[in-house]
Amino acid sequence: MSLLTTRAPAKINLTLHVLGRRPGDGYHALESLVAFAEVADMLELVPGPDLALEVSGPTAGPAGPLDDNLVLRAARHLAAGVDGMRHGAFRLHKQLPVAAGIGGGSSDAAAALRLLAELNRLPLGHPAVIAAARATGADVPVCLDPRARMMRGAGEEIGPVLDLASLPAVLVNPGVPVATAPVFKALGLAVGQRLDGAAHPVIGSGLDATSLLGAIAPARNDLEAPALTVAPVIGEALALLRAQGGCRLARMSGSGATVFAIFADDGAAEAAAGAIRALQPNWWVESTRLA
Ligand SMILES: C[C@@](CO)(OP(=O)(O)O)[C@H](O)COP(=O)(O)OP(=O)(O)OC[C@H]1O[C@@H](n2ccc(N)nc2=O)[C@H](O)[C@@H]1O
Ligand SMILES: Nc1ncnc2c1ncn2[C@@H]1O[C@H](COP(=O)(O)OP(=O)(O)O)[C@@H](O)[C@H]1O
Repeated sequence: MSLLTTRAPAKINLTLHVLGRRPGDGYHALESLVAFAEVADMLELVPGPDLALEVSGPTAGPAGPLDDNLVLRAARHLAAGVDGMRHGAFRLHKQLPVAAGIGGGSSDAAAALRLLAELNRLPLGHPAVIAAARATGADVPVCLDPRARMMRGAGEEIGPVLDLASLPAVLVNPGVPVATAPVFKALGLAVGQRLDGAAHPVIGSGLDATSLLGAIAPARNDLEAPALTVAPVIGEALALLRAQGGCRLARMSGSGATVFAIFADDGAAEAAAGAIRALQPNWWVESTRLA
């Protein structure tokens, strides 16, 4: 088989409720509506005898050492579960911001598993693929087939695809890397502790943009407050988005620092992105759609 290629889109948590901290592994139990943006990293695989990785692109440096890259980690986890697994040389074009709450590394890992599954003629639902995704990171399972769904547990429970209207949006990362673990830690929950915030709204398939916005508006990202203590600049990014004409909702994604806003239409989103870029030329600002 010759060159295989796939996109690794940014993951956006349209909502993220923390239900508590699990006994046992101490991971936080979540309920999150996850969607994906058009903006993406790109991953290629040239099948061959050696497992290898080359990373290029504007955020190749911040993604860290090659050997620790989540693409290689995912490949190694899958190899542990598939006898004689075929692999090869990966080429990653990295352009998503790193440690940004948009699961760039998780999406890259999931993309690697998609390409390896294709090469080895494994369905994405194969137990070895699922196990490799879970072993690589909490956000990897939801990125395996990147379409809008509910994610529960610590990320291992994935709901059915939700056929939702695609939402015109702007993504803003204020340039500060934010690691995930310290944000969860700043919530300050004891192992076994449960939270009793308002229940997550039920998200049905087939919602149009107005109904979807109405459904998610009362929901929350419970990591926003702790992330603001770690990186106060997130508040500035949210305020700037909320000040733009046509902004319907602005919220943080994941553990930050990327924030997103939903706009009335693509024109309003593009105008807002232009205005924010002019004010903050060093921030990462993308007008996109979420689905
Ligand atoms: C918060 C979320 C929301 O989608 O996204 P990001 O902000 O990373 O994009 C995810 O739950 C992140 O998933 P991921 O980034 O894959 O997490 P992992 O590498 O598995 O875990 C990093 C650390 O975060 C904490 N962690 C992660 C997930 C979870 N449900 N509970 C946790 O407590 C643990 O301390 C863990 O050691
Ligand atoms: N392919 C990759 N892309 C980005 N980060 C990677 C990758 N492989 C490993 N990492 C490491 O994983 C950490 C989390 O990265 P990332 O997935 O971008 O975070 P987030 O989920 O918060 O957006 C980074 O600190 C980085 O060192």
